[in-house]
Amino acid sequence: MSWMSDPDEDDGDYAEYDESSIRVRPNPKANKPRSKIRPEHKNAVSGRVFSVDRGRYGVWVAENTPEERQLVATRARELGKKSVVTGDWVDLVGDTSGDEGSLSRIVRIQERTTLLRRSADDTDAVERIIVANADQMLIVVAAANPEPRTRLVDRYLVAAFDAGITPILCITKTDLADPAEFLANFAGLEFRVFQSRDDDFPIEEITEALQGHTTVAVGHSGVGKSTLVNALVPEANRAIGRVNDVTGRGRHTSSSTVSLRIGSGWIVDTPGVRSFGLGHVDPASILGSFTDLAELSLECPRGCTHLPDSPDCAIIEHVEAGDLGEMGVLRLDSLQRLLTMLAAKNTAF
Ligand SMILES: Nc1nc2c(ncn2[C@@H]2O[C@H](COP(=O)(O)OP(=O)(O)OP(=O)(O)O)[C@@H](O)[C@H]2O)c(=O)[nH]1
Ligand SMILES: [Zn+2]
Repeated sequence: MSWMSDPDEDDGDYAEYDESSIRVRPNPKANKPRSKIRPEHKNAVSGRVFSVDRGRYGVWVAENTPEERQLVATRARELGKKSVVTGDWVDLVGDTSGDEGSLSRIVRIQERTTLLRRSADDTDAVERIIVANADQMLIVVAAANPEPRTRLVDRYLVAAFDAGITPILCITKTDLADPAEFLANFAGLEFRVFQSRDDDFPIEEITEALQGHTTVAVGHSGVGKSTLVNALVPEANRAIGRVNDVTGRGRHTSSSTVSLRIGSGWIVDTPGVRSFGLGHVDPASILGSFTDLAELSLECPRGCTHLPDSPDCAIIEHVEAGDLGEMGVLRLDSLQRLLTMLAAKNTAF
């Protein structure tokens, strides 16, 4: 778990300690009973962070109720170094009215269901969490200009499977090329595929697929992700404008990650994020996403990699015997491609 060493993210510091080790924790502050802190914040309200802009957080509270409102918040000192990211559920105190000019404080980050990390790269040596609590990933890839690359989509898939996030694919610019050949690479994966062209966006279908979910949109620069997100959420500027008004700091730059509301769902746009960290990925989490194959792997020899050269691999034997039909062949192929990619030394992209 490489993020445990991230100085900007200390949620996991004690995650692997058991009860007995808690007693000998060296940090006396960490031993303070929670009850001493809690009463102070018993009136805290909970909300979801939708924007992060230089120390100011935009938070939606009481979503889909008559009390629904947007708050502007800062972080309370007691959060220490914990980073608050888009998608986080947080508890807030202070002025939580949401009135013009009001400011609240984030005192707690609720437990995250999923995390998506960005790889360390030239501009930032540390792997950081960029989105919390997403349950879907909308992978946007163009049919042409730029040319679609299977390997890039595979990397997104691995990041999604590892985080327990369901991938869906949108192939854009289908007016420029027929995506059938490219899509055949993913025939073994059970994910939804939308086709889009700028004179015919599948707005209704995608909107429907986003309802009730937090969906992180990813894609290489130039694939038409912004065009698509703007078509899905035409009022996007209004939704994120409020925080800017209050901070007086102008618009979000194109590099900030922001959540846009779309009915009962959220779409998290990640402009400027080109890579997701794969350094920590356990191959077992990839196999686990192929439930039918994972079941067969129980018969595999210990330490089986399930790659083409694995002796006595039960998955390979069943698939070769035709037990899973034509689809089984495609699925094994996809699984092996992802595992091979993961086994390669350089896992950044
Ligand atoms: N032919 C065609 N062009 C499109 C389509 N969708 C977007 N484009 C064009 O592709 C270019 C890139 O679109 P953007 O929406 O800016 O792409 P992006 O993925 O957000 O790229 P970045 O802003 O660099 O992150 C623009 O010139 C769009 O007009 C499409 O369906 N068909
Ligand atoms: Zn095997």
